[in-house]
Amino acid sequence: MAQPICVFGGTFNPPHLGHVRACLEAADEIGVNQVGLMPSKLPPHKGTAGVDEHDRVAMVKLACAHSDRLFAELIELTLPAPSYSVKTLGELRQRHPTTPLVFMMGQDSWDNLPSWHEWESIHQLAHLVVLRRHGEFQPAKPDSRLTALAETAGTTNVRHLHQQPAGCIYFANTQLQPVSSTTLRNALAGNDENKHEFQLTDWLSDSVLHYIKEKRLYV
Ligand SMILES: Nc1ncnc2c1ncn2[C@@H]1O[C@H](COP(=O)(O)OP(=O)(O)OP(=O)(O)O)[C@@H](O)[C@H]1O
Ligand SMILES: O=C(O)c1ccc[n+]([C@@H]2O[C@H](COP(=O)([O-])O)[C@@H](O)[C@H]2O)c1
Repeated sequence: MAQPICVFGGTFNPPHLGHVRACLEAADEIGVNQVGLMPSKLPPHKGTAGVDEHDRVAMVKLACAHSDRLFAELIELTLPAPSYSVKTLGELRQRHPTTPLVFMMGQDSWDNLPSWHEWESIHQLAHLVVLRRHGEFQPAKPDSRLTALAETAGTTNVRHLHQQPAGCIYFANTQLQPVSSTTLRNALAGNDENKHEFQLTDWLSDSVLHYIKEKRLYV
């Protein structure tokens, strides 16, 4: 069976250990060796990436040093903004016509999928693997179009992700990682990490935290 090419797209402002742990756990679950953390050039819904592309890329590379199973996939920085996933995955598909492609996303991204550019084409280019995310991100009522897509394309058989090039939706049974970049940016802007409910070091790798402090990114 072919080993899928697996990418996990994000703003990564900053990349945190919630990203790293969730994607590696899901990779284990679906039998994938390598995951590319793929920083977007300009996230379509956010309007701005927050900090400079150079700094986000540097932090993603540092976050990837956490595991030899992670690498920085920088394809979106070479493509026109905004970073529509359908364009990125189309480009990856052109480069790898028959290899299975996996696009990982958190549950909140999945819940918003119908608002994405040409959203119904996305799963035709890559399998979608959805990582669990804690409750505050869940909508009151699931979108019926997503329920329908999950019914037609959903699979619980990980072999399908290796046997077919694209087309499946897989909900991973990953542990919840109760963190977001927003929470971390807010905590960092507060200057005194001991005031916060969690330690920054629980959620940022030492090298990423060191980079943020050295560059005074979120103060
Ligand atoms: N703690 C987490 N658990 C699982 N998935 C996550 C987690 N944090 C982010 N993701 C997913 O990672 C992808 C990239 O997320 P992003 O870089 O925007 O991080 P974020 O923490 O959601 O940032 P922000 O708080 O700035 O919106 C998205 O698909 C998102 O759903
Ligand atoms: O294609 C779209 O319309 C689209 C809309 C929102 C988000 N995305 C992608 O989803 C990933 C996570 O985005 P974000 O904003 O949560 O960091 C990232 O790869 C984005 O480029 C893509």
